[in-house]
Amino acid sequence: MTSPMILLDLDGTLVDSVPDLARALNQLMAAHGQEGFAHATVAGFVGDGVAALIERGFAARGLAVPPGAVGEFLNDYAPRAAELTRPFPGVREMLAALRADGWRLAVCTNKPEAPARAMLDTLGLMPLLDGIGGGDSFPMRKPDPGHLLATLVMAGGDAARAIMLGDHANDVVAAAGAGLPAIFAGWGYGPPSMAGDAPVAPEPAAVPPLVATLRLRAGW
Ligand SMILES: O=C(O)COP(=O)(O)O
Ligand SMILES: [Mg+2]
Repeated sequence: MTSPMILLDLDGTLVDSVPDLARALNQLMAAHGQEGFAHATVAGFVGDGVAALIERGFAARGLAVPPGAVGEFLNDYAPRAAELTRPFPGVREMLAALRADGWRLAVCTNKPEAPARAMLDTLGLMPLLDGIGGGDSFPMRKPDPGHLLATLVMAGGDAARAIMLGDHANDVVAAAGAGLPAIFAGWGYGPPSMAGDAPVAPEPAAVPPLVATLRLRAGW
């Protein structure tokens, strides 16, 4: 039987990536003669991938996205995605504890796979992970449950023995659609109202006991 697996959202769950996202978004806005945004505002734009981030930035200035802006952003952001980005306090310890408890771990993020992979590599988290399903790795992405299911298949997991941890309604909705229990990362960017019925972990240290409880409850 396959080991149980936890699918982990990236931005706002494993890493505080807003500083690098804000730097790159503000650089793009400036290049188009527009004022930038505070970090808290950018945090509210995160969760649906790069194209949505940029669309929300320009929409906030009453503008449509200029042609080529997504490529412009990625050329700047991708090589610099881990300059200011760090794991949230306690995340490294959480991942190590989950592995010690026998869980396999895979990232399921709406961030494109290349910058996600480069960032996790730079931050030294890759050795703790069994796979990465990026926002462009499959034809669908969160909140489509297919993104979670495809990531599970790719990483050697099993949808009958898996849990999703994320900080956005997209994570909770995708988990429900895939039939997986979800945990809401209360330390992330999403407001608590996004948790829906999912239990909220107030800090990473709360996750290992919570997944153990969910697993017992699910009977596997
Ligand atoms: O890139 C985004 O907007 C969101 O990424 P996430 O799915 O890791 O939160
Ligand atoms: Mg997130």
